[in-house]
Amino acid sequence: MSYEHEDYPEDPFPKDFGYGAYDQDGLDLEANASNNSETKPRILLMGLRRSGKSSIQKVVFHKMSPNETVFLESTSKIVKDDINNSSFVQFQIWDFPGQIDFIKPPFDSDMIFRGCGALVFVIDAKDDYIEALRKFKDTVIEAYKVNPHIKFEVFIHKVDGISDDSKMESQRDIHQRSSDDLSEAGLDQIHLSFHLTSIYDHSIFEAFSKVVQKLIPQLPTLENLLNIFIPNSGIEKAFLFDVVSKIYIATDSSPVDMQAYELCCDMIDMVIDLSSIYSSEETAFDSGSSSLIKLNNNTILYMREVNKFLALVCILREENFNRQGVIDYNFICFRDAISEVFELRLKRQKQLQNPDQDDDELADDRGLTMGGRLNHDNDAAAVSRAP
Ligand SMILES: Nc1nc2c(ncn2[C@@H]2O[C@H](COP(=O)(O)OP(=O)(O)OP(=O)(O)O)[C@@H](O)[C@H]2O)c(=O)[nH]1
Repeated sequence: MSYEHEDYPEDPFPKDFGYGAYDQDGLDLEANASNNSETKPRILLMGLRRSGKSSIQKVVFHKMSPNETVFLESTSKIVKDDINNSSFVQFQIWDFPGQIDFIKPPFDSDMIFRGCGALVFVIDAKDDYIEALRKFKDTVIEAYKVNPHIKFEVFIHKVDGISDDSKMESQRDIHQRSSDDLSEAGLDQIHLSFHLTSIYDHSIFEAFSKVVQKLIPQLPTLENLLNIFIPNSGIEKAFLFDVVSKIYIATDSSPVDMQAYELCCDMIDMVIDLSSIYSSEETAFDSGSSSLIKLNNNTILYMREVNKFLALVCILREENFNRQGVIDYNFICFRDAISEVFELRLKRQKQLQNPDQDDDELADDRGLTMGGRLNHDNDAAAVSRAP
């Protein structure tokens, strides 16, 4: 991860504003707008002052403890953060200062919203949100004008310490008011997603997972792979985690239970912490990483490393773990399929950078399944074939 600060207000968008690899290659930003949107979608964090934008970014992507965020100073310039955890989790987060109106000149809203994948608007649920909703409406209208493909995500934030009833009531009210505002502006077609979040629990990771998932073009493929892997391995639920941030980039199609997600997050933390104590390597998480936790309710959490950045965490009944060989064999098929998706993505990125290249090799990754290779858990022979 790299961290970049932009000078503001003298020159909010200097010519060379950090685009990592693109800058190093000396490529022109404008000419690569489409490449950039494929390789590095942009997530904007907007909202009023002190709504919690920087805290969210620091807690989710920089492992800052929530208590430390009380010492964060107000953001005075756009802060850009390159998230390059894995080939699937690559984007830039732009944290905007709350006090500035970025949709009006001299700011170039075209530049801000073009190439933007998602706009996360943070609303402080503990504060009066009328002013926030006004700003939200203006921002959405402007952003939609420039780029109708932006995903609009509203974080109703700081809901810790608020009763469930009040949370639901705030969400209902904010949803209603913002939809009415957009209807008045003749923009009923805009879809808004709402999330109740707090940095003091896992809700912020869950919400960010959903935001990031929408920016992964391979999501249907990953979900499809999980949907095949799970029933064939006697597993009840599985999350594909980005280990560094603990956001899950895909899960199977069964509903997500928040407690199950929290348990999986805690497991990843524990594995990383223990590995850092006993590992002499720089990276505590490597190809040998795996972990198994037996809970006292006849349930097992089983974690396997997929690659340097991704881990699969599975929840299953204890008796189904008797056939660990099948699970492990199927996991290897799953892991191979994921690396094929990675390779296709890399090829696609290369092709975007070199459009003249022959594209015959580019198969449609959406058709990728591992059904043919998978062993079924009732197939006794599978155990003996398992590595
Ligand atoms: N209770 C609670 N406080 C939070 C939460 N998230 C952030 N805060 C607090 O809110 C305050 C403002 O947070 P910042 O992250 O600086 O807010 P910001 O939106 O980046 O502010 P500007 O930079 O001024 O635009 C800090 O004291 C945080 O500790 C949360 O989920 N719950």
